[in-house]
Amino acid sequence: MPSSVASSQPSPIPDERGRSQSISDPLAPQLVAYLRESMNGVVEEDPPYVFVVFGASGDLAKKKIYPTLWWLFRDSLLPNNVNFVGYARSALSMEQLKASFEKNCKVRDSEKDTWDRFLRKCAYVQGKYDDSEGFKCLQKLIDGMQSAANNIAVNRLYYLALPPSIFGDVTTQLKENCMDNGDSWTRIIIEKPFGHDLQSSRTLSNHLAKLFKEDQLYRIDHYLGKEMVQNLMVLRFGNRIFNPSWNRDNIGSVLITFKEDFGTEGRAGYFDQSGIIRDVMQNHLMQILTLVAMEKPASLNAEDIRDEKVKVLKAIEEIKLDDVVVGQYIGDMESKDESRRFGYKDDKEVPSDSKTPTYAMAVLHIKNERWEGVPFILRCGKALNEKKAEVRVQYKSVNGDIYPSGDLKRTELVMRVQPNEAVYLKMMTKKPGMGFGVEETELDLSYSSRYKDTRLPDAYERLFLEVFMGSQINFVRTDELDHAWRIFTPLLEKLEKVSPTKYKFGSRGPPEADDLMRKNGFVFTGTYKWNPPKL
Ligand SMILES: NC(=O)C1=CN([C@@H]2O[C@H](COP(=O)(O)OP(=O)(O)OC[C@H]3O[C@@H](n4cnc5c(N)ncnc54)[C@H](OP(=O)(O)O)[C@@H]3O)[C@@H](O)[C@H]2O)C=CC1
Ligand SMILES: O=C1O[C@H](COP(=O)(O)O)[C@@H](O)[C@H](O)[C@H]1O
Repeated sequence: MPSSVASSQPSPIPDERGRSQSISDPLAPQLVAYLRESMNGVVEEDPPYVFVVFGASGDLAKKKIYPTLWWLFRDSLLPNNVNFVGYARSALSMEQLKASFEKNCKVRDSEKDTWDRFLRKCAYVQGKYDDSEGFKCLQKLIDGMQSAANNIAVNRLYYLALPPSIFGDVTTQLKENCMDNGDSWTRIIIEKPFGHDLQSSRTLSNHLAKLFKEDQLYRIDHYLGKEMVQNLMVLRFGNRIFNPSWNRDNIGSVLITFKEDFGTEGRAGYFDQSGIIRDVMQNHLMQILTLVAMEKPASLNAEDIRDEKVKVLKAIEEIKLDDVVVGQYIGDMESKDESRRFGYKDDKEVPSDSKTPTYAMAVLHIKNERWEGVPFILRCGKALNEKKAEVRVQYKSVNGDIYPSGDLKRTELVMRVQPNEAVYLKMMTKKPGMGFGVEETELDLSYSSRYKDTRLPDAYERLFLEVFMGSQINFVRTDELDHAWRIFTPLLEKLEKVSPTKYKFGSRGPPEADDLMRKNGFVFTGTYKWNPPKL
């Protein structure tokens, strides 16, 4: 395989029509032409930025990273003088790279000119991850951008869309070859998984800490970029009505749910090494938990918020096996849908004796003054009956009930993260009419009707912008990560010997999970009826 741009396989960069051109010397005339082209519309004082995607040939890059960059560029949300560089080992022309992500960018006919402008700002460097040659070439390319920008130093965003096994090599090479010289900044964006357990996470964190300052590291948990997750703090701290009752005196349990109605198809190789707890619970659901449970931060400053999140994590005990139900899906042979007849272990990438959970429920206990005794039930699973993510805060029963026994149901505040973003409060009202009876109803804030004309940005769009702006609020700090692994690692070790309960594709998961919720005081009556308004 060709190793770097300096090798016999030169680096392709686009010509003025977006077609690939090959150069062996990054300061060749083609490079100058490319840079001149990418400067189109840029004024002299605009500081230059470069967004480098490591792993540009991969799945994440084509499905998420390039489309996100395109949408931000299209909507004029990025700095004027920005360039995008893909970096990977594969010998790709710009044309081939473009072909890999174009479909996911969903470019409309009316956006053709902007799309061409975007492509002219894209370049590709072919290079190895563990060898300096490709990184030196990247540095020369960035030097060229600096020259083209009247010598204003280039701000650098390096996105590692790579398997974690390569993080170490790439960050070492970046530190040695591709850092700013102090006149601009360098930010490193890392995708989960951040380690496999407490030990490996600490090894990675120590490695990164030797190379970079904490404020240069942006660990992405894309759930933090979702509209409704962002809304959690506003709901809690922006409404006097909620916070006074947000405690053990009033709340019976908190249920945080992630459900997908499809299996691990296409990703079973990766998934079998991690399982649903590492894939979703230890990161996405824990991040939501900390936002639901933390105290009000001193300010909206990233460190104040993350300090409060860490305080909650410190108060959470290691999870006990008795507080957990794990499941693994099997095919539903009666289903008319062929894909649902396919169980987890039917995938040829999954060993026949795999104990990897595709479903998990865990009950977490926060030992602090606000939450002691309130179970936080986290549940996540693949191949279930529906796709949804939500936070359900169930209040305790009313004290001194004066209504006929069983008529009053528990109040629930539900924050629907996705799909169909909504916040609704399930509550009791007088049954309208002549009678005196009560019935369950809701205060309903459905975004699709209340915010009809508002486009909710994709989580990655928001998070990328925050990296450009240097905001760490929605990124994971080392100590948050460390505590999340401390809480889960002993459990994960014990689970290696536990056979998960089988559940059918398309079901609600193992029935034992409902038993565990009941044991922890969650009350489901099945009596609530929602009559959605006709839009
Ligand atoms: N603005 C909006 O969009 C609104 C939408 N709605 C919709 O109305 C519907 C009903 O509302 P919802 O709040 O879910 O009320 P429900 O009381 O019907 O459901 C409450 C919870 O109980 C779970 N559950 C279902 N069966 C059992 C069981 N046997 N044992 C224990 N738990 C069980 C549900 O699904 P599971 O455990 O499978 O997750 C859900 O988490 C929902 O689809 C909701 O999205 C309601 C109000 C406003
Ligand atoms: O991180 C992950 O998240 C996705 C779900 O993300 P969403 O934004 O589509 O809800 C999940 O499918 C995947 O297994 C996991 O790695």
